[in-house]
This record gives sequence, structure tokens and C-alpha cells, in this order.
Amino acid sequence: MGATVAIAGASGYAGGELLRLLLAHPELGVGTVTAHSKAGDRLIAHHPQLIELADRTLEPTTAEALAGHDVVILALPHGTSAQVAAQLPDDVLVLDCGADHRLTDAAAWQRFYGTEHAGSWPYGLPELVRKDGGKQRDALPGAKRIAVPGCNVTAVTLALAPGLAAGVVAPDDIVAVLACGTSGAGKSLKPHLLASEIMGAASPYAVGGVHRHIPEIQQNLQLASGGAPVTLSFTPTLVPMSRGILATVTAKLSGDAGSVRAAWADAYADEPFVHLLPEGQWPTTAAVLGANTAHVQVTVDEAAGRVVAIAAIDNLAKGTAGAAIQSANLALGLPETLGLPTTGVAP
Ligand SMILES: NC(=O)C1=CN([C@@H]2O[C@H](COP(=O)(O)OP(=O)(O)OC[C@H]3O[C@@H](n4cnc5c(N)ncnc54)[C@H](OP(=O)(O)O)[C@@H]3O)[C@@H](O)[C@H]2O)C=CC1
Ligand SMILES: CC(=O)N[C@@H](CCC(=O)OP(=O)(O)O)C(=O)O
Repeated sequence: MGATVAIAGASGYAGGELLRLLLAHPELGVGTVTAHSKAGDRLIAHHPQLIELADRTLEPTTAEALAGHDVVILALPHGTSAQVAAQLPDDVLVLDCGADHRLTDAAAWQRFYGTEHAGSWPYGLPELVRKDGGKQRDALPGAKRIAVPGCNVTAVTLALAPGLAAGVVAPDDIVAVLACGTSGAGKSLKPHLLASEIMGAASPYAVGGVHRHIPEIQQNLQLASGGAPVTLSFTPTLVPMSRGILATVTAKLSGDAGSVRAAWADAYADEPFVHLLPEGQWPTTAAVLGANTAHVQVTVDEAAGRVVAIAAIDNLAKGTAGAAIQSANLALGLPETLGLPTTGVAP
């Protein structure tokens, strides 16, 4: 086994998924697992799926408990992860699944999160395509700090970025609507997540330009469009499934409708985890469950003059834990795909 990985926030959903994926990784081993209110409990009491870790106990989340590992992955609430990260040595690879280090614009952070900005780290979405043809993965080899993207952000970004980079869609009128599963909201008790509220209902939330993922999506799409300002309307809807995100993104066609599909095909031709589906086949969340895979499709709505791009991901896999491990592979100089599943578990 190559490197050892400590997981902070191991009792939560992202922590559990990180551990599931690490158990199948040939070069990364599971080190200390920490929690907060559940510290002292057996890990398996909160993650019965992790039978191979049945002997592990959750430790309190302290810098001391996280010391002595090659890699630390923080699956903690916003704010907490920045506090913990600040106590970790510079030579340890730290990946933050929370939002604290994703935004480069401190004013945008202040506006959407209302706290002091902790600063920005290299952003862990390797497939994010730039206008100049480069990709975000170029920033990751050798990095010691990586900000793992928000799950909704990954879905919307992967859906539309190729069109902006190729100039076949305009950046000034982007509309993204998204269906997402309940595990995206974390494991802590919240009244709107009670089974009786969720079952049989689709419930929009953070409507009207207030979702905190808006500046992060804009940051990514602006990179793809070569710096042009991005205008985005974003509306998520909670649907009764535990995992999965389906993002439908539309933008004005700018240029030749005939060159739209090629923009996506070129951007994702060599990507191991992002797949443009055969024409006429649409992404579904079931097809990517448990996999570090994004399925994407694109078409032109000629009558509306708009491009329609759809992406499906598993919020806990490609949306968080898989993304973290993919970026860790790159940072450590391992093959990018090592240990990561690409096949979903549908139906
Ligand atoms: N769920 C998802 O799909 C995604 C999550 N993320 C991000 O990943 C991070 C973890 O999310 P998720 O696993 O869903 O959340 P959960 O609520 O499921 O888990 C949160 C974890 O953080 C611990 N924790 C809570 N408060 C504190 C504290 N004050 N100090 C130390 N540890 C604390 C909890 O410990 P305990 O249980 O012991 O109290 C638990 O282990 C968040 O930043 C989230 O935004 C990012 C993308 C997608
Ligand atoms: C269903 C649900 O509530 N989903 C969450 C996704 C959280 C996420 O992606 O994580 P970060 O908070 O780390 O950005 C939301 O939309 O806020």
C-alpha cells in the first residue's frame, strides 16, 4: 500500500463514500477516521456498508488525530474545514470536500456564505475545459491543497463548459435547472428531509438566484468562456431519491448549429470519466450511481435558438468522494483513474 489517508468527517455521507472508494483503491489505505458528535462510536454503527472497517472507532476531529498521514480528506461542514485545514502541515496533501477554498473572489464568498473568506486552493475538477484548450487537471500534479467542487456545480459545469470554450453558446443567458437527491444535503437531521416531506414530492429550494453554488458555477463557466462575464439562473429541486443529480442547462446558440455536437465530442473524447452519450440517448441518474462517471448529452432546440445540455452524476461519487480521489491520484502522481469505478449500478 502506497499512501495512508485520514478522513475527517467519516460519520457523514461524503466520509462514508470516501471510505467505500478507498477500500477498492490499490495505492491508498484508510488511516484515522474522525467525527464530531459521533466520536467514540464504532464507524460501522453509522456506515453498515463498510464491513471491512468493522474494527474502526471514530476519533475526535483534531490536528493530532489527523497527523502522520500522507493525505487528509476533509468531509466537514463549511467553516469547520478551513479551521481544521489551517492546523495541518504544509507537506501533507489536503483535499477539502467543503466549499471553504473553492472561490477565488472573496466578495462573492462573503455575499453567499456571509463569513470571512479562507482563501482559494487549486480546484479539483480535472475535466473543466478552458478557452485555450487546456484543462483544470494541469493545475493538480504536485498540489498540496485541493478544493473539491460542489456536486451541483460539477453537474452544471460538465454539462455546458465545452460549448462556452468552443464559442458555440453565448455566456450571457444561461439557465440551469437541476434535480438532486437527498444525500446532497448531508446526514444531519433537517425537518425538510423527513421521509414524510420527501416521499412523493419534488421540492424546489434556494430559488431566485440565492443558491451558494451560483458564484462557483459562474467561476467555472467564466474560465471556460475565456473570461467573458456569465449570467446564470440556477434552480435546484430536491427529488425523492437518495443519490443522483440530473442537470439540464440551456444557453443561446451562437454560431453554427452543426458544430455544436463536435464541441462536446472533442472536449470529452479522451476523458475516462465524462462520456458524451450516443446521439438520442439521454443521461439518467441510475446509470451513474456509485460510479465516478458523468454522462452528458447535448442537442440544439432550433425553434428556441438554444443549446440544451444535460449531465447526470452521482453526487457522492463524481460529485464529491470520487472527485476527491481522482484529484488525489493526480496530485500524488498516480494514474488518474486508479481505484475509481466507472460503471453504475442501475437499475
Ligand atoms: N453530500 C454531498 O453530496 C456533498 C457534500 N459536499 C460537502 O462535503 C462536506 C461533508 O458533507 P456531508 O458528508 O454530506 O455532510 P454530513 O452532515 O453527512 O457529515 C458531516 C460530517 O462532519 C462532521 N461534523 C459536523 N460538525 C462538525 C464540527 N463542528 N467539527 C468537526 N466535525 C463536524 C460530522 O460529524 P458527526 O456526525 O460526528 O457530528 C460528520 O462526520 C460538506 O462540506 C458538504 O458541503 C460536497 C459535495 C457534495
Ligand atoms: C440536496 C442538497 O441540499 N444538496 C446540496 C448540495 C451540497 C453540495 O454540493 O455541497 P457543498 O455544500 O459542499 O457545496 C445543496 O444544494 O446545497
